[in-house]
Amino acid sequence: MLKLINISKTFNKGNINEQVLFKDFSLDINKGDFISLIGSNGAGKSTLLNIISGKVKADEGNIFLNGVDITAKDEFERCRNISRIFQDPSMGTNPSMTIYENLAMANNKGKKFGLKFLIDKKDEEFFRDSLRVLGLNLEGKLHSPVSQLSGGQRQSLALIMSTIGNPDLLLLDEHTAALDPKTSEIVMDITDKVVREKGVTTIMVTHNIEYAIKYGNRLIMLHLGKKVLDISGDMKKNLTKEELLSLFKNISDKSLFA
Ligand SMILES: Nc1ncnc2c1ncn2[C@@H]1O[C@H](COP(=O)(O)OP(=O)(O)OP(=O)(O)O)[C@@H](O)[C@H]1O
Repeated sequence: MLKLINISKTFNKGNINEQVLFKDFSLDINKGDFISLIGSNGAGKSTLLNIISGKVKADEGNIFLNGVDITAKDEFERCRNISRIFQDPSMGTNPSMTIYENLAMANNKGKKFGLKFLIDKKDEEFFRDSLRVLGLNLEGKLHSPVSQLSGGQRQSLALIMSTIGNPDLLLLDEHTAALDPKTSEIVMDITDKVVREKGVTTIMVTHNIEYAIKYGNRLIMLHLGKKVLDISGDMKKNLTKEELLSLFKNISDKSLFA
């Protein structure tokens, strides 16, 4: 469903800081894949998500989403099909608006008539049902401001917001990294539930090696812009933390992982 073909990206071309990050990088992602993307600092994980979302344009190569060449499309054109959640809980939700208004905004993403804040009973029910899946009782706080929510609750709300329009692809960029360990585990369980329920193809960047092993059907490791590991199925299921750490140690510094 997502194909990256011969992607190349060089930063600071032609000056002393020139850095060739990706050179003829290709990746084929199947519909329904839930991919954990790991790699050391500077491996290119965020840049890869940026190239997919359109935030950063590749110098060469093509990107196909569901058979459509989206290479020339800007970020705002891709955002109807591609949702993204960042590390910082304040980026995915608007604190000055209520949960209802945030969800209404997400539900209207890419639609012609923009924001619709008049309370619609049908939307209210739909939003309550969508929130119920979280098990956080946010459905009972539909008209409370998002500023009253914890970081974990906000990331959970961001998950519902980013999947409410049934995107083709969900990009999670270390979305639990700013949370305390217990909240992070709760948000990861919620992530798994939402991803399964929606069946949305997902790429999750994480520095947490346990999450990378536990969640998803496929694990990809990047190093200096190259794919150095790509496993799925039983190989992924049977992978132990020790094995992955030793693989990682061969190419990088194990201490970079929490
Ligand atoms: N806009 C930019 N301009 C110049 N260099 C950049 C830019 N974005 C990324 N880079 C460089 O590209 C390399 C990969 O960065 P990237 O953020 O994609 O790595 P990462 O794997 O996400 O790292 P981390 O785990 O530290 O977040 C780094 O060396 C970084 O300095």
